[in-house]
Amino acid sequence: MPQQGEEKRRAFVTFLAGDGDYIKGVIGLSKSLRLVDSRYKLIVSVLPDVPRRHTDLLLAHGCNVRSIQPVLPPPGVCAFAWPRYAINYSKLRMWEFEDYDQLLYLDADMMVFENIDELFDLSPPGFLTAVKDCFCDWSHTPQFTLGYCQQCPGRVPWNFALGEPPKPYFNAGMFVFEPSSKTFGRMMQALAENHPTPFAEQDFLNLFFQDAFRPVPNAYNLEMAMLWRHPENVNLDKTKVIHYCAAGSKPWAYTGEGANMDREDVKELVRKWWGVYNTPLIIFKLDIDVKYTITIPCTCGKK
Ligand SMILES: O=c1ccn([C@@H]2O[C@H](COP(=O)(O)OP(=O)(O)O[C@H]3O[C@H](CO)[C@H](O)[C@H](O)[C@H]3O)[C@@H](O)[C@H]2O)c(=O)[nH]1
Ligand SMILES: O[C@H]1[C@H](O)[C@@H](O)[C@H](O)[C@@H](O)[C@H]1O
Repeated sequence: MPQQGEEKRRAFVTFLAGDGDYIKGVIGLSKSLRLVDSRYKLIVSVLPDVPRRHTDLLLAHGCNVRSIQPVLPPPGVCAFAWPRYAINYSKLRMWEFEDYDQLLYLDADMMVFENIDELFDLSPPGFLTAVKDCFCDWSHTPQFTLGYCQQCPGRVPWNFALGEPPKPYFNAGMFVFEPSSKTFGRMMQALAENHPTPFAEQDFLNLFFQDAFRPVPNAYNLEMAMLWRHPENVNLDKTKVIHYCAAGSKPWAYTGEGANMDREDVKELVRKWWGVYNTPLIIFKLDIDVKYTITIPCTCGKK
């Protein structure tokens, strides 16, 4: 904990697994944070299956790379919405980064279009700060059958015959939290008593922090599907972070195929992502003080 008057040690953090294209997501994200003049650096937590050529690339882009060991899913029958979610429990390792007081996690399929440094201050101690999810695609839940979504609780009222309404639930693509080995230890204990569920570590985190979730506006994590699920809750001009999570919308794999992918607003957001990704940035900042000059012999034959 920082002493009174001391600055909090803060950073952005993301997560990278495997040798696939998510590396492009991380590079895009890191450039976007620099282009909006973020004050804090980006840590990339990498699993052992990330190849060396990818970690070298991240270092060259000025990222701070940290190796982490996987956290395995809890025992039980796999019930994940997508098999790839099994590795996402490893995100919990970031609670062990105790050399920071506060971290702001962002998925690699997110891009920051406006400075969000203020989120650190908007997150009170002891809370996890995030954006409310949208339930409209969750075909496995009673709220889906009912048509109930926390993004528009007035549209279809909750049916109490189904029990208590669902607790506020956040999307785990973006959240601010306080690392703590003690909390990590408690998480591992709770995880051992948990079982695999459709949204993997996201469901787990929602359970673990159910009494400590602090919601912030959708502008800090606009899930792509909000464009057609809840257009009344979207103001793209004021949106700071886009989450390319709808099926078919990952910019590096975008083909325009699939439901809603031919929308003009989707195409524009994908274009914006590529614009940032392709921005040439000076990637090395030498922090040594150069006090001497070197004479390089001329080899071109001219005097
Ligand atoms: O092969 C992979 C798969 C995932 N990731 C990392 O894990 C993150 C989450 O994976 P997805 O982007 O595939 O997840 P979605 O956006 O579809 O899913 C949402 O649900 C997930 C449930 O596990 C997580 O909570 C995730 O943070 C949340 O945004 C990625 O952004 C990336 O940072 C990789 O590095 N490599
Ligand atoms: O919670 C889920 C999950 O994060 C999915 O990956 C995303 O595509 C859905 O829109 C969201 O509701």
